[in-house]
Amino acid sequence: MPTADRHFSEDASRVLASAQFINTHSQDVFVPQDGVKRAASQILTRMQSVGYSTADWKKHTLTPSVANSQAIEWIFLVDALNFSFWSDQPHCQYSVTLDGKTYQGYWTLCAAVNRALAAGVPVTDAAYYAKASDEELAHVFRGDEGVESMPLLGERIKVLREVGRVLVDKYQGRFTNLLACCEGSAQRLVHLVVSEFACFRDEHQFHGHAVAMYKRAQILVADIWACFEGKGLGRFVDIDSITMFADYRVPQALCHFGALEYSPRLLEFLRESEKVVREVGELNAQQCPPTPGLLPPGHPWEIEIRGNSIWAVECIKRCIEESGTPVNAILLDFYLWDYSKEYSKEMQEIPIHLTRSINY
Ligand SMILES: Nc1nc2c(c(CN[C@H]3C=C[C@H](O)[C@@H]3O)cn2[C@@H]2O[C@H](COP(=O)(O)O)[C@@H](O)[C@H]2O)c(=O)[nH]1
Repeated sequence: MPTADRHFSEDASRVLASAQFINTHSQDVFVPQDGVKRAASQILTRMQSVGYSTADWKKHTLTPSVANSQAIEWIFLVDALNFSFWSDQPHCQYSVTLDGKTYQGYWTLCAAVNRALAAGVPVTDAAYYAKASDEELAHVFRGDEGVESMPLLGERIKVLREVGRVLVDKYQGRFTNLLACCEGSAQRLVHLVVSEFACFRDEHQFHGHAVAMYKRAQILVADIWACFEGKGLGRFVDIDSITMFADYRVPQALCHFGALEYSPRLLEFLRESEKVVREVGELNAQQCPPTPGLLPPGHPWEIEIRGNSIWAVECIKRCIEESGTPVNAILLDFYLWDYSKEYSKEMQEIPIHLTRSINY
């Protein structure tokens, strides 16, 4: 294998190796193998009954319905900003209403982008978002009357400046041109994205080791693959090397299915934090174990939850493959994320970790 490919394939195992390292060194988050087996059979049965596939990606109201180069620019913009939608003010949580439907969470981002495009704002054009004023961008992402502003709006504007500048200076203002450099390799694309854009570098220290999650770089590849249903610009020979995207929503579904478990003290902390942070607003907790409140980015518990989520999906994937059914971590992830949104009432039993981060 040419050196460059070996280098990229090392990156492929880099996220998985990180997840395995985190799993073996975790004290408060576990991936119980009996839970993995139960989850694998339940998820497989459900996925087969609904016929879950890449075609589902374009069925969402707000995702591009046509796979073309404009869709690529849309996906890049959205996945550059695809982070931190949870609210510490649930009574006036950030929302965006479009065509009579009100969205919260991740879908607010898509709704705001589509609203701008419908108003003739070239928001998916790097030349626009590299240079637009802060006020113009704040207007693009404005919420409904009386709601809080979009979480981390200032950081989002900084991200747009950074990625827009690189695309304009080096790729004629189009992510499609950067995509063309990866020669159909998902790992080359992940590697290129994290080397070109600092804001995608989802890397951390855990027990003295460097670990990588690359959540937004990987979901960027996955969204392109799913939008094009694995063909044309979305064809990647090594797409199955992409892992689950370590966010704050899929861990809820993994706990619900029994493939992820928290220690009593972590569960207590998460439950208390949801109460405290939503009653008294953001608290900055630096102690370990932290007093209930925000879980600081890079805290061991944050890394354990995210790393074990990646590892749990990998174990579920291997379990399903043993039954002879081909599946990859992307489809499992998309399915679990959609499931957590569809059954959000049941999910409320399981607390999420409240970390403010541009990584997820
Ligand atoms: N692991 C994983 N994390 C995902 C997604 C998506 C959106 N993808 C959907 C769109 C088309 C595809 O069909 C996918 O179904 C957003 N997120 C993350 O969730 C969090 C937002 O949650 P809430 O506040 O409840 O909306 C936040 O960290 C965001 O980064 C995913 O797919 N997987």
